[in-house]
Amino acid sequence: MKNIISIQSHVVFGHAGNSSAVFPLQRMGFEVWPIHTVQFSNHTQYAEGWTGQAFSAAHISQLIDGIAAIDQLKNCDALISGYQGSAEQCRATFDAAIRLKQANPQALYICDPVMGDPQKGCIVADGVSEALCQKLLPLADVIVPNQFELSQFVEMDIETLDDAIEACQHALAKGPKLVLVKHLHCLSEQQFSMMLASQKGCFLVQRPHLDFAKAPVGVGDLITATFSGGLLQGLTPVAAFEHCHNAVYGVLQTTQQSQQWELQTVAAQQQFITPSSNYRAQQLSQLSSII
Ligand SMILES: Nc1ncnc2c1ncn2[C@@H]1O[C@H](COP(=O)(O)OP(=O)(O)O)[C@@H](O)[C@H]1O
Ligand SMILES: Cc1ncc(COP(=O)(O)O)c(C=O)c1O
Ligand SMILES: [Mg+2]
Repeated sequence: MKNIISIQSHVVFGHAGNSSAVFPLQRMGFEVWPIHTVQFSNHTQYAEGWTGQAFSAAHISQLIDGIAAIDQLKNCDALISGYQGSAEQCRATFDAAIRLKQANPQALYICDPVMGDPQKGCIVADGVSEALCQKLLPLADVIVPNQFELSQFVEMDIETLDDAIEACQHALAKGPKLVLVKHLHCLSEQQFSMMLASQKGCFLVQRPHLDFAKAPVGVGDLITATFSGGLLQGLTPVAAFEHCHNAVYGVLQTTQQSQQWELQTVAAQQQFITPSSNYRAQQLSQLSSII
């Protein structure tokens, strides 16, 4: 059995942050040790608002201390970090990743660098983007940015596929061994595109763009969780990329069919084991036929 620490937000109702990531990872056969950065009633895109609180950075460090004190840190195989409530929390997450690697040098650190995206209206606290770019992303083995987050990390605009490839190469030169770009919106309006880059090359996978009355939330967190799960199951990076893509597409299809805003993670749980669709990744040299 493999064990994963997941440092993200928690919502009481619905699915975002750990509430989007923990169950799919458990369904894929992992023990998950969630550490919550915030505990909110619901995700922050509700027009009515939300209640709850953000936890202090010390809260993260104390929980890692407790895990170390019962001598379990050495049994942890990966740390996933998502939405961070403050720059101080980023520093505590950085320390947690360092301590994990000291306790288990084989452990993977996977970073979903949730940043404020002006187009999405997503807001993060002052200093979080800087801490992600300077501390967390360079330390990570695997990063899962969207197009905006990748362009912030490598400090270049991304407007074409060539730009995206160049940006991934810059990102790989900064430390991570794998870059999954979870949405390349510069490519096509009809298709939803994700890219995977490693030293072995770049791969693209596309799914139809589904129409929603309101864009679902927590999808990025689900992408990071299912990709991490595939890697930890021992799939090759490309196979984990395809599995993640197909599983997430299945969850989105169920969500659309049931006319819900919140992701139907539980109803669609079979997708994490045997996804209904089988979209395949294309290596870059073969791309000209599909874009
Ligand atoms: N097939 C699809 N059709 C429509 N929207 C999709 C599809 N796949 C993913 N999405 C949407 O794409 C977005 C993913 O956003 P992205 O910027 O990649 O990550 P994040 O959610 O972490 O910001 C989500 O809003 C999700 O609802
Ligand atoms: C509490 C919380 N966590 C996480 C997220 C991230 O969700 P997504 O995966 O859509 O970026 C959001 C988005 O609003 C949120 O409100
Ligand atoms: Mg996100």
